[in-house]
Amino acid sequence: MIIEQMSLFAPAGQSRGLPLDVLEYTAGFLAEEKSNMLLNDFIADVPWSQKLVKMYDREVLTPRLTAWYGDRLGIDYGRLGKSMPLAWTPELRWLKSLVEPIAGISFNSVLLNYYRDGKDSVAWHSDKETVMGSHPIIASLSLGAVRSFDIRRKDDHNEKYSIRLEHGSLLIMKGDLQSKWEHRIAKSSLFLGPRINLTFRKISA
Ligand SMILES: O=C(O)CCC(=O)C(=O)O
Ligand SMILES: [Fe+2]
Repeated sequence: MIIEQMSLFAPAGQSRGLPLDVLEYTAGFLAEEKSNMLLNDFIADVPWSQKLVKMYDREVLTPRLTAWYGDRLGIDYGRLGKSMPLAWTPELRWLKSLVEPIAGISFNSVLLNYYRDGKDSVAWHSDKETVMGSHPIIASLSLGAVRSFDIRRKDDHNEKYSIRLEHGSLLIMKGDLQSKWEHRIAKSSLFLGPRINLTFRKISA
């Protein structure tokens, strides 16, 4: 088993050849204790909801819980087809202030995803919301169970890489990641605990 893993992943849990022009990974960005506290707080305190999405002619529940926070002024969320974000909490403001210097931009919203266990997931997609432009910088913090973040080229699905997003890690998505690649968190057949992911984004009307 260990040998099998070593042939697939470089020592840091990344597949070889991971394109570093679109992904920047920092393990241990948040201290272990702080990460534990945040995970527990978010699970308990965030008003999570499970969204219905249209799949062809059916409506299905997304296989994860979400919550959206952000600035409330200056953006016509209705026009963007979005609901009003929740107001920033002190914890989320603090995390935003930690990731902004690394990302080199300021963010005005954060999407939280709660993967309750290994069966929760997010399907292949890219986050090319026109409001963020085609080359957005997104800062992604991970708390809890380690999950595989897979990316594949839109024009060649065989070109595929994985990176394990660890408790307290920061992943910066940038460059062509949203325009030329798709990403997902696949379901896992392993028994996994909860994971929370925060993606800090800059959107404008
Ligand atoms: O959970 C993750 O690491 C990724 C989440 C994601 O891709 C998204 O919310 O757009
Ligand atoms: Fe995404």
